[in-house]
Amino acid sequence: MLAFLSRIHYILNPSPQTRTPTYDTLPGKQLNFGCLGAAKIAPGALIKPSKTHLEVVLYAVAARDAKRAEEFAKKHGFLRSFGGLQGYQDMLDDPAVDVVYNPLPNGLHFEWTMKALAAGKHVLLEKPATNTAAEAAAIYALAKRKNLVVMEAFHYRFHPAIQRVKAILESGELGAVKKVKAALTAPEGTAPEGDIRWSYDLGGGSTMDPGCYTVNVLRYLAGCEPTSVLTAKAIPYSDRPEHKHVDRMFWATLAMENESIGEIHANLDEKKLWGIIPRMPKLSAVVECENGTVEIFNFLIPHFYHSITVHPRGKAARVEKAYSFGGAAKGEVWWTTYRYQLEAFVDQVQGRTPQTWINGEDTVANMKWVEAIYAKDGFGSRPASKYQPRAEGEDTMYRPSRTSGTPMSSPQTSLTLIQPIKDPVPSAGAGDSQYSWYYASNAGGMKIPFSRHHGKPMHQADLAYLKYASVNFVHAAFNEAFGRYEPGLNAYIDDVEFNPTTNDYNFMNALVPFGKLFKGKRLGDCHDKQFFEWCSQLVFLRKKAAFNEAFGRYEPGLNAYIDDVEFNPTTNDYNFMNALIPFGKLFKGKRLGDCHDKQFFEWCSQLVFLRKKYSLFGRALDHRLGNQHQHLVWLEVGARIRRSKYKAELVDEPLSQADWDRIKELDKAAYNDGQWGSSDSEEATTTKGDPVASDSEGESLSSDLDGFIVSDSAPIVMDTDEEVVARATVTPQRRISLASAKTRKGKSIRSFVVPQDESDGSYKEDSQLEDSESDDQQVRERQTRSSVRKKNAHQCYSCTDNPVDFDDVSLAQIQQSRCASCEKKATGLKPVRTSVKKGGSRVAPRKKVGTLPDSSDSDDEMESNDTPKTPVKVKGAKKRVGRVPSTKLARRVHPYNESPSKGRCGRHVITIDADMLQELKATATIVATPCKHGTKGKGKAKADNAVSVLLTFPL
Ligand SMILES: NC(=O)C1=CN([C@@H]2O[C@H](COP(=O)(O)OP(=O)(O)OC[C@H]3O[C@@H](n4cnc5c(N)ncnc54)[C@H](OP(=O)(O)O)[C@@H]3O)[C@@H](O)[C@H]2O)C=CC1
Ligand SMILES: O=C1OC[C@@H](O)[C@H](O)[C@H]1O
Repeated sequence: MLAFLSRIHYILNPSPQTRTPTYDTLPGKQLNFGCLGAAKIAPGALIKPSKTHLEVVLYAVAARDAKRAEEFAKKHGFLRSFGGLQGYQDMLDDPAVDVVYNPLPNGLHFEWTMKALAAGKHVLLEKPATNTAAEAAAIYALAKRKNLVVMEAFHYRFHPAIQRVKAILESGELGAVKKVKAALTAPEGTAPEGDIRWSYDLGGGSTMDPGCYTVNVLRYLAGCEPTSVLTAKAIPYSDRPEHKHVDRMFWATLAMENESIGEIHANLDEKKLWGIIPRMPKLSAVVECENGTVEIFNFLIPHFYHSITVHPRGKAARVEKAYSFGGAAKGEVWWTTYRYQLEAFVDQVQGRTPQTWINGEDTVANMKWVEAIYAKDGFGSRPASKYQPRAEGEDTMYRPSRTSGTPMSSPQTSLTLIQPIKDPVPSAGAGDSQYSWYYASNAGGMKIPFSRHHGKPMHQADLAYLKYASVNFVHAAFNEAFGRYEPGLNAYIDDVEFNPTTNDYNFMNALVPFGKLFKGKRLGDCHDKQFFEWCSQLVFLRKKAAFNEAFGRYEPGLNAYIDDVEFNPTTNDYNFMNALIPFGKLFKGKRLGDCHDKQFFEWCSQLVFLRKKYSLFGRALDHRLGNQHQHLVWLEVGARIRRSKYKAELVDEPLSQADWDRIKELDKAAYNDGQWGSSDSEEATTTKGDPVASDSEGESLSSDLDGFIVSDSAPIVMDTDEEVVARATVTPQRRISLASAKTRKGKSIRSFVVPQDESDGSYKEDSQLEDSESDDQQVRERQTRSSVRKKNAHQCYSCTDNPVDFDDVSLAQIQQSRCASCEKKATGLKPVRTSVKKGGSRVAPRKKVGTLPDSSDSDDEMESNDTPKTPVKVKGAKKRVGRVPSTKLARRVHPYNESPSKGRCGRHVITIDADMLQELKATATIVATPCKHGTKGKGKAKADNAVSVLLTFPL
């Protein structure tokens, strides 16, 4: 019962938090979906499933009525709406749309799918694909020519339940198939009078609607095609002439290639028994085989509930359920058929292999047998579409004005377009510090090292010349710089000019026509979303049609941008941009959103061992890289090409030293030649004279607690000078909200310290890394450790004056070691030796005071120091454990649990949702640093009073 309720809850409330992390596949680019029609099925089939799909953007909806389109967009979170007579076509003409979902009435499927394909869009097409098999074949022929993906949305085929039935049949357990019976019925009134399903012209009828599923499931479970329709009978919806060919229900028997028989039935309007008692809908498929039967109840929407009854002849029947594929396969028990379908569809578009696919042959065959049934029962095929596809080749040339028709649109000429800017030189927007790198000389700032433009920064030369030079002059540094510069420039140019490929104008150049703040400025230079929202709602301002249109174009990009930097209350999603970069010297500890070095991210996103080690960060990275609107904030080009700066990241990098020496030489040569333009970027300053960026380790950054996504292995340390009550709530997707952390006095804890070094020896034993860490890496790691040791050899991390002795201890221990005097001040204890032998390494003693649930990990060398001092209550825990068995986890936590802070000591009370943890098989380790009683007062040492919570999850 609980499982049922939980499933229903997730089905009804999908949210980004319930997204399944895909650790092992790099998400591709995000796909903008455009929905044709504000259809009833759209929320279930596309909108809700999209909430948990990282790569799907609800970009636009088009409806015949503009207001309805707008309302639908607003309600469901589409970024744009198109309305009016031209609305559908306008949406197809929008170059931003990648995929079209077509849930129009059946009779319009052909026309709009053909038009969508002609416009270069992939199509997820509702069932039944078309009115006739010939139309379906034409669709697939065009899709093939245009290399586009089309799929008929027989969603049930993607669910594990029907696939389990298929697997049972294929296993041979029940022998050869003899008969397949399938029925689908809907209670009276489900499709009321006037519904599209009762219109002959729109492709209505029970054989077309529920019936097409019965044909499909028959063919699927029989494992072969029919050979003929043996019998077919249909009853019209009413006696009225317009319903003469519209069937309310039908029965048919078909002979199958494997000599089995198919019996199918559908009723789209099943009357009540005696006019008063509603009948249970029929939703089953039964397969009778030589040696038994298998029946699936509710093959259509099994995600709510289903049962698979297998009855081998002469044996007891067994009942199975299949809500997910299990193992490493993608999916969750609460994924709907539509969610599974969306996953497969997107996989196919992105070039990955989908779990299941429905190809064109399958679709055409299904339509063929629907038509054959109609032929046999005398109702006849649905009318073929009147739409005449354009001649071959015409589709690629056809570029209708994107502004024609709808009331929201305006003629092109009325737009206030400023002259295209050829180069990204400083402009009005340069004052915005957030964007200074966008405009500053570091964009295209490299000085051209040859010929007529010698000494000029790239951005002063025209693009054509640069292109010419890059082909004709062999100059490695220039070519590399240009390679970096050009994509950004192209994106920029696309934004400011007419783009002949997409036939699209750049609305970012529309000038804001009113107001004090931004009047006369380019839309693209104003980054104040609130302002735009405000003015977009004022009717009299909206009459300024040109601006209005421009704003409509601008907003989605802006939304994407805003969504990226803030918590988004609509999607209830936190911002991946806040993920802190967990490694390296360049950006470690910085917010992802604060780093504009795309090449760095591309570089590290491709390193498998980094992805394994920092899987959640990997996701954040993909999100950042995959966001197609990102060019608004991404345009960092030019002088940042010094790849050798990544050398610092290469502790684990498998490139050979020779490769890096070569890169460094190239880089140095370019630098010495004075090819680098002056740059006001921080990197440029710090790297002057030394192409390798300086070490920025050791700084600790604090950030708002809210929205931080705990990485699989990153501990969080909260500093407080009071007692702490922290409530760690864990969602199934491994998100933890520590926002409720409060001090005993009720003060919220507003900051936390993220430990600075995870890439050191303290993670050495992480089993996830073992397979990816080669001997080479270990050698490199040893070298790094030794160099860090040298660097830190004279520093106590607390007073930073006195020397600390240490021997071969982990990097983290070295960095956290205190000198004897600080150690004593802080803990009242003499420094304790680790088990490491020579030299008397000194590390602070750890106090581990609680774990949930019990860890069974084996001991390690830290065991000897584990004496709990601070009492900890674990509320809500199944058991209270006073002492943590020595574990890897504890060992990991240790180096970070000693953030010195002022204040009195106190009990640390940590409340953890124990049931949730147990369900997730997560382990929480609570570590408190010792508090020394009586240390308050003048001249006395301050007590350390910190607590850390570490949650780890099995991968
Ligand atoms: N996969 C599944 O489980 C299901 C699939 N379907 C399929 O989805 C499609 C749509 O079904 P459903 O959502 O119930 O349909 P709706 O009754 O909601 O109609 C769909 C859309 O068709 C548009 N439309 C365009 N022209 C016409 C017209 N002449 N008359 C009426 N509507 C028109 C309307 O768009 P606008 O907003 O522009 O006015 C409407 O929003 C069908 O092909 C159906 O078979 C349906 C239900 C379940
Ligand atoms: O696709 C569908 O599935 C369920 C049916 O009730 C509905 O009419 C149909 O369009």
